[in-house]
Amino acid sequence: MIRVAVAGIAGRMGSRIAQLVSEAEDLTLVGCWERKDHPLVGKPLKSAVAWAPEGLMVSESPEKAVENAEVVIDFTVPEATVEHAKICASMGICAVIGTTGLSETDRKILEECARKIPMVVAPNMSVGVNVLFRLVEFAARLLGPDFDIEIVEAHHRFKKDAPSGTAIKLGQILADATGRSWDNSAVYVRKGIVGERKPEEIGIQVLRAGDIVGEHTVLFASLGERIEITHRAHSRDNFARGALRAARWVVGKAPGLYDMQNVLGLV
Ligand SMILES: NC(=O)C1=CN([C@@H]2O[C@H](COP(=O)(O)OP(=O)(O)OC[C@H]3O[C@@H](n4cnc5c(N)ncnc54)[C@H](OP(=O)(O)O)[C@@H]3O)[C@@H](O)[C@H]2O)C=CC1
Ligand SMILES: O=C(O)C1=N[C@H](C(=O)O)C[C@H](O)C1
Repeated sequence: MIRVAVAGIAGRMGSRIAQLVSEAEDLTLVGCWERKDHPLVGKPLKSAVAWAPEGLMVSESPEKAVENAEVVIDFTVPEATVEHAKICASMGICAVIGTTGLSETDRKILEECARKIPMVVAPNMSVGVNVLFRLVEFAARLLGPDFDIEIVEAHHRFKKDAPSGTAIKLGQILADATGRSWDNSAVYVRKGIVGERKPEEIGIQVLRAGDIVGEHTVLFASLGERIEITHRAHSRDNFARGALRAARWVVGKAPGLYDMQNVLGLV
């Protein structure tokens, strides 16, 4: 049995991941925690959800919640994730991180932590999106510079970061595949007399509405034709199952920073 602790247990992802962990035959949920002033802190997880293991309390202390774990799964917020990663590194516990909206500084801290422990960091843990990453790279190379590239993403009204981590990763992949710099080619806003589209632009557009789980489209358009490649998540279970797959994969690996492409054997 692989011993798992889950951060942000009350969150949309944290709660689903924890339930799937507690239902899996080869995984066991040994710890969970929430932010310090959360109403669930100090209560048995069973007081909130029927599937919870008997006796498991919701902690406010990540250090206590992870002390018996081999791997931590963290889908929370960037400022919490970097602190959790430091704790995992100091205690020698593997980490699976799905949090998006990470800054360059946050990434550097994660890289530093990953010198001590194996860590999977990925903005999207679904199999479909990870295949989408490869498909758009291939399409961009085949289509060449005559095709304009635009990315459109749509998510639920509660999402805090924009554009999504997945959309940014798509942009970085597309920029690399076409020999551009993502920082110089990304166009986040068009408003007013912005002039004609420049060939090097990669537009990235954001929709937020209702309960959309997560949708990403890459559009390649030239004069007279276009290709659109879309991924739509029907539920959060794709991401949660990916996180469990990453947790099983990362235990026993050498220290280092890995992503879902490594977990899924796509690289
Ligand atoms: N990689 C992937 O495949 C996916 C990534 N994500 C990403 O995962 C993250 C979480 O998404 P989602 O579950 O929808 O968001 P939620 O807001 O539903 O969940 C985040 C949880 O973390 C809690 N939290 C905040 N601070 C701390 C802390 N210091 N310690 C412990 N828990 C804390 C929040 O509590 P409170 O609300 O009280 O602040 C909340 O319960 C986002 O960055 C999202 O983009 C989402 C889906 C898939
Ligand atoms: O916040 C979400 O919900 C999601 N976030 C991830 C992202 O920012 O890419 C992945 C997924 O699309 C759902």
